[in-house]
Amino acid sequence: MRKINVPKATLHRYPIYLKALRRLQKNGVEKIMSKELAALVDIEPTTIRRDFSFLGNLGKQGYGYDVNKLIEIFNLQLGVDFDEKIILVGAGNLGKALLNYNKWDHVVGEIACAFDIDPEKCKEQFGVDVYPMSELEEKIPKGCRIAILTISNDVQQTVDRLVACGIQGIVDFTHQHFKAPKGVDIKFIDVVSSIQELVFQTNSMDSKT
Ligand SMILES: NC(=O)c1ccc[n+]([C@@H]2O[C@H](COP(=O)([O-])OP(=O)(O)OC[C@H]3O[C@@H](n4cnc5c(N)ncnc54)[C@H](O)[C@@H]3O)[C@@H](O)[C@H]2O)c1
Repeated sequence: MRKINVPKATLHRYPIYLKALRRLQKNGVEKIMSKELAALVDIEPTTIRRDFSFLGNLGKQGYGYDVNKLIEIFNLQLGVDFDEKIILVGAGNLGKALLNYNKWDHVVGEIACAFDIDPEKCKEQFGVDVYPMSELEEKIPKGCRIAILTISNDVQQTVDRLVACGIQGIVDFTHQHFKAPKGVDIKFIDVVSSIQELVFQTNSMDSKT
């Protein structure tokens, strides 16, 4: 796999392109001009061309991009796996909302199954099997690397178990402090701090006017 050095802003746009490309592929579209893609994703064609230039030689200019080839390149070079098997731990209010939203058009894979300590939650929910926590080691899909954490108790203990099962990335909604070993990436999602940030920004804008 060729190692590429892609600017952060470009990396943030790749999932947007990918989503649009997957839709086009689903609809049988094989070629797309940057102008047409620009209209779909609301990003300037020049930005798209520059972003795609990091992906190597994509063919002659003016002929349009090969949709299948682009998707393949994203998959291979950026390590994006549409078949990523994700697990969710904690099928409560937040967890259920995410299970119901498990329609990511195979852009980043899908929640393959979920786990909970409450036996009442351990049944199929929104088409996803929810297993008891006691079956984590047995039921976790082979090669699963990413877990979404929406639990309310025993976070550290749960993280330790997940890491022991091979989890390398955690999307954490719990906003409880925990430690993870080096090499395990954590993405914290916190609505409260987002609101706080917005309040600070709005206040600082108010004080300037
Ligand atoms: N990040 C945010 O912006 C945000 C917003 C709201 C809630 N939260 C947090 O998200 C978490 C879930 O919130 P909720 O409203 O869905 O709570 P909830 O009580 O409805 O759901 C929690 C679920 O996790 C299960 N659970 C608890 N401990 C577990 C464990 N150790 N292993 C497996 N399952 C376990 C429970 O049985 C329950 O089904 C909480 O920690 C809450 O503080 C975060």
